[in-house]
Amino acid sequence: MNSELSRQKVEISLDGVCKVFGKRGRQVTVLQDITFDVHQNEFVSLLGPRGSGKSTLLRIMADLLQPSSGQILMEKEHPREVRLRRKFGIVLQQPSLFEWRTVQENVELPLEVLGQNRSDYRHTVDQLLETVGLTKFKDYYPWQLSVGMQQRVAIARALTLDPPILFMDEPFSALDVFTKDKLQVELLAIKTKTKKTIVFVSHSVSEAVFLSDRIIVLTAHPGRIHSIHCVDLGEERTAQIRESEPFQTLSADIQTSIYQGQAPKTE
Ligand SMILES: Nc1ncnc2c1ncn2[C@@H]1O[C@H](COP(=O)(O)OP(=O)(O)OP(=O)(O)O)[C@@H](O)[C@H]1O
Repeated sequence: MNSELSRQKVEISLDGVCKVFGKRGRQVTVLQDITFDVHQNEFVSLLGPRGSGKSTLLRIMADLLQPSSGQILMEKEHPREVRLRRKFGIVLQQPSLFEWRTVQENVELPLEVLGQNRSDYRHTVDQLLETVGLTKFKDYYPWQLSVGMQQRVAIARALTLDPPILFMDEPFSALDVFTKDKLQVELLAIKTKTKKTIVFVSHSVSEAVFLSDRIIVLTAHPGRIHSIHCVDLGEERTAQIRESEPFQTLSADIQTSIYQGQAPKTE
């Protein structure tokens, strides 16, 4: 970990998290003894072979699933309390927008649910739309937007209540390569501007290296931590960094870790 991050406060702490699915006799251990910390303003990606439990782990962190054992604390609080206080936002692979609401109405929904007055939050929503580059499209409906634009709306909506933490599960995997590259650059800019702590599930080594401060590689069946990789590429990252030697070397190391973490084939 770079020295600046190690000085930051621990925002999320996982201690011996295990997850077993199924009933007695047919149990499958999906996650085993997952222990790591995420620091404030850190971008941590979870990578690993298919079925290594990346999404399950993210869902446990976001209180959408419960661990079978072990615990997660977010500044000494259980994820349930943190979720109820709306201290994290979630962005999933599918944007899941409300088709009958405009872009602006989708983004302001969390504030509306809290019963706040539109006049009080207008400025916040305008700024968010500006941050994700959708000001001109605020009166459009989701079906009038490309998937990349819809995902930007989902990101803005996750940021509406200004949560310190953002959980993202393969948010760009359905996008074409150009839109994906563009949104990755935009996400880094958002992270720098808003100082969020981000936990991100990805299938793409290059995406994870481009975005992250640290990458956690999980093994499959069961999902254990194989290795943790620090990404020392600096804060300012442009698309060209992908061509650099440190980027390529780190990507190759991580790819090797993922291969090593694949479950042995059974005959
Ligand atoms: N509700 C469930 N009940 C039983 N098994 C489940 C359940 N949810 C997930 N699993 C199993 O847990 C394992 C891990 O799934 P998960 O989706 O977390 O992995 P992943 O690493 O995100 O996978 P992928 O890379 O394919 O997206 C898989 O074998 C999956 O079948």
